[in-house]
Amino acid sequence: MAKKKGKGKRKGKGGKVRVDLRRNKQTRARDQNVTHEMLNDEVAAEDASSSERLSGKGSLTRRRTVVGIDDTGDQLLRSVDSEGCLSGRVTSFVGLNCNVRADDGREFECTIRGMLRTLARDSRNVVVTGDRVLIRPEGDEHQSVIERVEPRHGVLSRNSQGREHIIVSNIDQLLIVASVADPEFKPNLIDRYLVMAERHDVKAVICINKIDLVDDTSLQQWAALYARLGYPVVLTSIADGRGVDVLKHHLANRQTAVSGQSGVGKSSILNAVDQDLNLQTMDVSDATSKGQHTTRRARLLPLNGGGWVVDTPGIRQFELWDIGLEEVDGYFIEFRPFISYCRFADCSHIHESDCGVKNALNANLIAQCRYESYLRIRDEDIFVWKNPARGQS
Ligand SMILES: Nc1nc2c(ncn2[C@@H]2O[C@H](COP(=O)(O)OP(=O)(O)OP(=O)(O)O)[C@@H](O)[C@H]2O)c(=O)[nH]1
Ligand SMILES: [Zn+2]
Repeated sequence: MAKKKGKGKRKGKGGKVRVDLRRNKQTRARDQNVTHEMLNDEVAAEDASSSERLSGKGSLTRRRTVVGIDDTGDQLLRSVDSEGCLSGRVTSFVGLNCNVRADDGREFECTIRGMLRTLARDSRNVVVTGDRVLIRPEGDEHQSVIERVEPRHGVLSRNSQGREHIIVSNIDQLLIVASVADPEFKPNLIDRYLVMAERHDVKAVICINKIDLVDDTSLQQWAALYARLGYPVVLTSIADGRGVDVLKHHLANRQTAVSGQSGVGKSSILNAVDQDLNLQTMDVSDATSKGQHTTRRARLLPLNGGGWVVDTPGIRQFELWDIGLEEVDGYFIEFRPFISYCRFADCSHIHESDCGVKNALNANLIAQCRYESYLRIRDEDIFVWKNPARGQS
């Protein structure tokens, strides 16, 4: 099989590789004021650093052999003398630096070894929140340098101007929080988050909160519907403590991204799972003003029972919605076996004849409310403003 030739680097089979390097000084050529401004605008920081990487072939001035190549993906794994290094996890970003919590619990503020930026295919994703990293403490006991980023899994990313922007890595699952009332229960919203989880290939756990506000029977049918699809469902009440232990069990030793609309009780739930988190909660009536103080960047919070949670507005507000209209059906997992029975390969499962999905719906093999969610999601404005090219087609 012919080997693919990358522009700046070539991958070998676990052996040595020659990479093109840019002159060090070129990475510093950026105006200091720009850097200062960027600290106040994280998104701009990402865009500016990425345009730096697009400086063209003329900037490739040196070549170097790097050993220890990750054979499986895009990431080049630097070979590092691990003596004196600690492994840990990136918990958040502070401007261009990041906070790392070492496995022994110590916290470090880290810079990123220039070589890592040089090796990266896309400099905006050199190091991201959630990454497992190898750090080398330097000078001050809380300062350190990231030497290596371990291979990632469970990446949640969004598309920014046609390029992938990773929001958080190494996510094991998405916790979808809904409330039975106040705000009202919205199965369609759960379905949208499920589509997002399927799109990013992460497991989903559904938490239906505030069960103290309604009688049990109306809830059971919803819990049963999602459980039948294979999604774990946990019913909780922070008011009387029901379900909290079950939820703890689901979160223990996993890295979980939390989603759900404002006011459903995400912060209250996390506080109940781990009181040390001490997250601010707010009356639903105040919720609208709360969003103004949030940051776009993800922040990883350690749980005292082991594991991590990440609560970011980007995940809640569907910034990860990089989905084409024609893909939506495949993210409704119970549709999948029936899609191949559709007469037309591009069947929308709406008006076509001989549609496997509609036949399954008529035979009660697909729930009516899920099919309605599918129709609503296809109808969403989100396809127009997140995906203009696809929205028009
Ligand atoms: N009755 C009842 N109220 C709850 C429960 N869980 C949370 N609440 C209340 O719901 C309100 C919103 O809770 P939060 O935890 O701030 O909700 P959130 O989802 O984190 O909201 P945002 O931070 O705006 O996204 C608070 O007044 C909580 O006290 C519950 O199980 N039962
Ligand atoms: Zn069809």
